[in-house]
Amino acid sequence: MAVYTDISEIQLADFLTDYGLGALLSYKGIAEGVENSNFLLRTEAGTFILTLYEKRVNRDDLPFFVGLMEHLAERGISCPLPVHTKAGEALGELAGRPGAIFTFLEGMWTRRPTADHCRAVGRAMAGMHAAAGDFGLRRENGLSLGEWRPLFESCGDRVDEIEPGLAAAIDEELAFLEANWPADLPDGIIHADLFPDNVFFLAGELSGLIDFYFACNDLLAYDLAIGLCAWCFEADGSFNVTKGRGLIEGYASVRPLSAAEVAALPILCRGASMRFMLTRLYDWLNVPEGSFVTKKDPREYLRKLRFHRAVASAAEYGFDIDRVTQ
Ligand SMILES: Nc1ncnc2c1ncn2[C@@H]1O[C@H](COP(=O)(O)OP(=O)(O)OP(=O)(O)O)[C@@H](O)[C@H]1O
Ligand SMILES: N[C@@H](CCO)C(=O)O
Repeated sequence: MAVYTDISEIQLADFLTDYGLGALLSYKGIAEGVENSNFLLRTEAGTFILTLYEKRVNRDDLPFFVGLMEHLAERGISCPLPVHTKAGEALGELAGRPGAIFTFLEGMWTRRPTADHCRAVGRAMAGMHAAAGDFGLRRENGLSLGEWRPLFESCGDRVDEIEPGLAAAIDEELAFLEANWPADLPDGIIHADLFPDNVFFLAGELSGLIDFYFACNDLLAYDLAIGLCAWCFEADGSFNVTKGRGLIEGYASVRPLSAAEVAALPILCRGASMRFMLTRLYDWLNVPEGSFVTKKDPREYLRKLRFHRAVASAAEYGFDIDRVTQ
């Protein structure tokens, strides 16, 4: 459930007078998502999303996120477009929280990704990377290699409650990642959380990308690694090479990879698995029982990490290297 901040009809109607969206017809909280409060609004001008930014989103980052969505939408990437107030502002304040109104994207996320979905996501991810290439702002990745060990340490001495020996295994894997993380790969703005619940499909076609609140400057191929982790495993934990091929070849059909990026995919996937395992682990140990937030299982990413550790070469992800490199 993601409505942390309650708003009254009077507050909302008052907020809307700053916009040229006509009168408020109805609104309701949206249960999905965990980070921010989202509301579906109907006004005389149509349907919109109101997002109120909660504590984990740094106010100083909001111009980056909102500006990026605007930049991408202007370049033909289907993503929510911030609606400006009559005074030209994309960011406002409601109920003591920073907030913004966005255009509504039609479509739904898919609970059962197929190889075709993966190919479409690969193409859209590469299109996003290309379109963001000339965006003027930068944002460092707050969850990159250097942040993983402090995050692990902040989990304290309860890590082995998840699985005996887990703390030692994480410590050893972090040492490997710290010693071997690639430095000289192409970088740019990445989505950094392009999971199935952040990609909408309509009538079988990809209709848009949402939730840019982890977007940052980092290695472009790291986004692809996050995608391989999030889209290409089956419920039983096995990696689906047909989906892997779809995602990577879809990506490379828009932005071919360098040989160095291909070679780095296994370690980038290990890093991506570590990042999502650690944030889930932290939440698992720290979010109180009975809170509205649905905790995600860190062990899913422990299993994915183990898979990637056993990968000897990127070819095991199922694609033809000659088809994806320039
Ligand atoms: N522009 C939009 N158009 C249509 N629906 C949207 C839009 N933005 C958000 N939503 C809806 O709100 C839900 C939550 O949005 P979002 O994923 O951005 O929230 P979040 O709290 O930041 O989530 P997360 O937990 O993934 O970080 C989405 O699953 C979707 O149903
Ligand atoms: N996509 C993340 C959560 C929200 O960013 C996860 O599945 O752990």
